[in-house]
Amino acid sequence: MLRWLTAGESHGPQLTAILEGLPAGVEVQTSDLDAQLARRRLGHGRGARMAFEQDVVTLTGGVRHGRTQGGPIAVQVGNTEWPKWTTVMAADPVDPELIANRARNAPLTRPRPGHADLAGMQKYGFDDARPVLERASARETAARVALGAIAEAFLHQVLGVRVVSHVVGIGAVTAPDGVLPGPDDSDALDADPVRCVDPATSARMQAEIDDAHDSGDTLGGVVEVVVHGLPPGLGSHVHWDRRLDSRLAGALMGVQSVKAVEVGDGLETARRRGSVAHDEIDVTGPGTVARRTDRAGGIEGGMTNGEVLRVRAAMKPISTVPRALATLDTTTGEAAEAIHQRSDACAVPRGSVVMEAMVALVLADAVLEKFGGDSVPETRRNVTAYLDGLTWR
Ligand SMILES: Cc1cc2nc3c(=O)[nH]c(=O)nc-3n(C[C@H](O)[C@H](O)[C@H](O)COP(=O)(O)O)c2cc1C
Ligand SMILES: C=C(O[C@@H]1CC(C(=O)O)=C[C@@H](OP(=O)(O)O)[C@H]1O)C(=O)O
Repeated sequence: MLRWLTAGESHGPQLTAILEGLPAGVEVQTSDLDAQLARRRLGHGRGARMAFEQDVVTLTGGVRHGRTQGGPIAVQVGNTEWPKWTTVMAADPVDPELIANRARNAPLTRPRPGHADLAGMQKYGFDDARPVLERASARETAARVALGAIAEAFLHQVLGVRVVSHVVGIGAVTAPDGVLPGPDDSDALDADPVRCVDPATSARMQAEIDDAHDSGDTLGGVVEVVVHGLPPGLGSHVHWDRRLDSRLAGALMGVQSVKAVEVGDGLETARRRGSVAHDEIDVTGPGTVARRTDRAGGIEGGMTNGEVLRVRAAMKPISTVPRALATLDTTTGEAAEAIHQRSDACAVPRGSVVMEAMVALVLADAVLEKFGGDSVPETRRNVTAYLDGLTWR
């Protein structure tokens, strides 16, 4: 079983992430994590912080000379913003005089509708939204992307799997249906400002973001993660929490701002008749079969079926809306405008890279559950034995 945890605040010194359960021998180095984190900073609509902050990655456990050792892998992602926050976010008590003189430390008492602020203040008994937003912030997704890079390396090295993501909707602008990125399209998608496969739609998406930004507004959208090279049989039909679709949905819903997840054609499938909703099977030769379509998105009965895996996640618009939303001031109980300093206008292209990481982590867990192995060669041998014995390939 693969386990992972993250810790750290948005304006703290660093994020810390641990990945436990990966076999020895996965080739991975700091530059692989740097590359994935750099992708998470891209995208039209990103906020000011994305442009000036750097992610400082250090592998502090579990990897030696470019290979995992079988023990827990520990990663630090340093926040270069930290020097400005050493007092506000100090772990140890600070001189009250020092805090009183710092505007940055003023309690945040005008909670943003749509963010975690008010519910978090109520739940934890805070009179300041700071401790809530520091941990709710999607800054934490940097840690997940760092771990996802390791999971993706494992998947590629044992199975040749490729995880690709693209943006299929921003606000009301949607990409044409059925245009899927191939296994080697990741670099081309990274080069597009909104990670859209279709250039004309990309231009419309960018214009939509500019329009929202100019009118003091924000946008959400839909991303799709596409995985090439998975064998049939990951996950299981036997219990709800072993179903791969359930595990993927949970992981994607666990990303800040995600409000819906679809597997394959998802909601559209529910509107179709059965005769045109499923993926018919053709016998293509002795012992070989092929699907006519991939409406199921590569999962049937909670298991991969050997087709391309497709999952979508819908992100709501950013809740730190410049044209500030109505709220209350929790110190006075009076009506007020929600806090707004800076934020992303649209984080969907960045979110797309985060969804890839979550999918890679869930799939790496499912691969280990199916094939086990304490070293990459052992996992590979188990994969080969399974594939060799597979009927109806
Ligand atoms: C990559 C990414 C970037 C985000 N950037 C911002 C941001 O700049 N400002 C903001 O208010 N929310 C941002 N969010 C969304 C908030 O983190 C999220 O809405 C908040 O934690 C409340 O969680 P919920 O939306 O899941 O209810 C971002 C989310 C993601 C995935
Ligand atoms: C820092 C990141 O994203 C942040 C996510 C976020 C939020 O509320 O989720 C709010 C913004 O932070 P700030 O309020 O400090 O500008 C984003 O920049 C990051 O992704 O690395």
